[in-house]
Amino acid sequence: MSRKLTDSHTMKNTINSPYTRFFTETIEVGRMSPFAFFEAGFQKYKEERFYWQNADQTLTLVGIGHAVTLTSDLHEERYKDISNQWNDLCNTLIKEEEDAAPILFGGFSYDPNQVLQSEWNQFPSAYFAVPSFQLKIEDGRSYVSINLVTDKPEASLEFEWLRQERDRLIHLAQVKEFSFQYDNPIVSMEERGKDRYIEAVNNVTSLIQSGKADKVVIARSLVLHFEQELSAVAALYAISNEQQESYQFALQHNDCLFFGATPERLIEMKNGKVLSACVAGSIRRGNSAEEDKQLGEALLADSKNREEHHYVVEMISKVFRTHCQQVVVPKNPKLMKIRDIQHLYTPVEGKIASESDIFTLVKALHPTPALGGVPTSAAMEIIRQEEGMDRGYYAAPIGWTDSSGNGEFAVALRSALINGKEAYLYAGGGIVADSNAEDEYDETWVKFRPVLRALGGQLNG
Ligand SMILES: C=C(O[C@H]1C=CC=C(C(=O)O)[C@@H]1O)C(=O)O
Ligand SMILES: [Mg+2]
Repeated sequence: MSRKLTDSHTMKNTINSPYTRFFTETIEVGRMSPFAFFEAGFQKYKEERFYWQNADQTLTLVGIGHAVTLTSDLHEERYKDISNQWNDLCNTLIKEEEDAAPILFGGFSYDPNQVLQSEWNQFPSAYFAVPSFQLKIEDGRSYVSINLVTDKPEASLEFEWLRQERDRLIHLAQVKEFSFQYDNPIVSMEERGKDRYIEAVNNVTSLIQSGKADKVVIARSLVLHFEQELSAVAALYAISNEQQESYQFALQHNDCLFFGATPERLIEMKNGKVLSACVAGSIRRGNSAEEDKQLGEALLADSKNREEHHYVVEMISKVFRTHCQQVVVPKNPKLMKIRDIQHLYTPVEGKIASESDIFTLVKALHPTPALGGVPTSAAMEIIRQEEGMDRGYYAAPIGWTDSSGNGEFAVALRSALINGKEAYLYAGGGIVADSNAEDEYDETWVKFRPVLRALGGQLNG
């Protein structure tokens, strides 16, 4: 290891300084709760943590501390900007075969062209971090890596300190009893702009009927005020028990935590194989198995929901046909049943054809008509005008990539931003020509449920 730390001659150094080097070292550890590891970072790295678990629960990632952050304030070019910064950094990577690939985790804002004062003001249009301490649990085995980005010619001492710090965090996570009290009553709940939301849905329906767009997704938010400061790990732990079959994510930025459990994969890239999912069109779960089945069948047969879904399939298929080979798109949607809601679901797969990296595909796919609309640019303009809200990172890509080019991004739905004693929850729905504002309003309540319940809120209906 000491040899690695002083050998920089063969490196191509393009980040910040000509001497930048990116070191990584991995050890396998015994079983460890990812929440306990996340919480082990509370005292020293409270504002520098992330959490990710994929929907089939084969991969869990936790990041503590920042080896480096990559941000962008660009609009259209923010994907390329992050991709370039990451590639430059990876060109300085010094890694042994057995070390895990370092992870870059973060997200993009939904629409950098929407400029409003909001709870999202501190967030740049792209925010990513390489953690100093990276826990990766894959297929039941746990690995902890240290990542260090440095421009000092001699990094051995710093690395030795990181090893001691890693051991301290692992010890805390494995030995200290992991428990927390989640008794934090809600003082009040505000529905921000309920009337405005109903009006926006009515306006958008008229715009669609007059041919200005085919579909537009309109969202709204709820603000919860709590008696005490919210606990990040408690929120994370609660949401992970709410909606197990979804992606679970949490991204800390300064004193804010953005977290949620989303059913919607935007893109997965694994050794050249690319997967996406069209998830749009919704109905609630039934109170009995029989009713649930009837509701599912009604959803599959409903023309308004099939239309919402169809636009998403059309767009994602088109992007795949541009960037991939061997594209497979089933003819008809299936049902995706999650705790509170059933969705229409069509998986899409292919093999990456060009030199495209995951960021190229994220850019090409965001926003799909499950969060934006058709045509995209008209829908985005209507959203800016009608919604009157800053979506921040809600409904936008969140996820990771690694130094070998694999990665996965989900669409950050069923999510909330927490900051101090406040939580901001977001939910929306696809509006088409024959949408009904009251039904859409009810649909947003169903979509608020997982996060609302995780935070200890009352259910509505
Ligand atoms: C915009 C949201 O959901 C989208 C994803 C699935 C189903 C949707 C729908 O049926 O309207 C939405 O397009 C949200 O959860 O806030
Ligand atoms: Mg809908």
